[in-house]
Amino acid sequence: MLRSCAARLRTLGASRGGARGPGAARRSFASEEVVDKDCALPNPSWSKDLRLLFDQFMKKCEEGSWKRLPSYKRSSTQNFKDFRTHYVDPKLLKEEQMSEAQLFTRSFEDGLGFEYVMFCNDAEKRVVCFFQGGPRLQGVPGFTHGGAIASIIDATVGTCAFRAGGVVMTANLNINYKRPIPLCSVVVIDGQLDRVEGRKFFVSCSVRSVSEETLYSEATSLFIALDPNKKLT
Ligand SMILES: CCCCCCCCCCCC(=O)SCCNC(=O)CCNC(=O)[C@H](O)C(C)(C)COP(=O)(O)OP(=O)(O)OC[C@H]1O[C@@H](n2cnc3c(N)ncnc32)[C@H](O)[C@@H]1OP(=O)(O)O
Repeated sequence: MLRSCAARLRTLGASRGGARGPGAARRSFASEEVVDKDCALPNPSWSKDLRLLFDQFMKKCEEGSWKRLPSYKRSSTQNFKDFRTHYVDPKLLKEEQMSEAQLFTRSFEDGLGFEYVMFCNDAEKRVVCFFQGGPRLQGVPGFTHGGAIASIIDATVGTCAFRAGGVVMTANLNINYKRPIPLCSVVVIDGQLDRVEGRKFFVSCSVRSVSEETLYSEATSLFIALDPNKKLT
């Protein structure tokens, strides 16, 4: 699996031409023009497994029960802008650094870090994430770093909470790591909103192999919907 992953990255190097895939959004960012492409679409680094899962769920989207969630290096949604103006103390912001700010799980070059796509089913209060961890996410040799697994779990269960509760932040994330995830393999993270108590959103998830035979990790989490009358810092 590692060899094919490295091979894909070699071809990727040859093909990297900044192709503007579908869903590309043009924006000027700190004087240079940055093309924010939708990263939740296939690129040459995606393995056969990841493409198969993507195709399977795109068919479910056509049936209407599931929806693919686009994903960008930088979020320009109104939610995000409101968050910044409302919750981020301008004194803490160093504008020149902020222009470099990117979503952590989207800050690696194609194929090297987090390759993933999320689909949501709001009726079932579920978010499913298909994740392929690249060679820059190595922990112990040949396996994916526990912190990288925690990050993609946080993003998946956080998106589940976000879909139900709007602007949320992680208050608690508990992960049981049952089996190590081979580097560059594809896993399925299945997030489920379990219950809501006021501003508290309880979300759990499993991380399984594509065949569903191996349970890699299980997690529970608590997200809090932010109180607009409370400062964060
Ligand atoms: C389009 C793009 C999509 C994008 C989708 C984006 C998905 C986001 C995914 C990434 C999210 C992150 O990584 S966020 C980054 C990591 N997280 C953080 O940095 C958060 C740091 N913590 C905080 O800022 C704060 O603790 C908050 C905001 C979480 C909560 O503060 P608060 O709003 O003042 O709430 P507070 O009154 O303290 O607590 C409210 C209730 O929750 C309970 N509570 C609070 N913390 C805990 C806790 N750890 N464990 C148990 N219970 C807790 C309290 O007891 C209380 O219960 P009761 O008395 O009401 O019963």
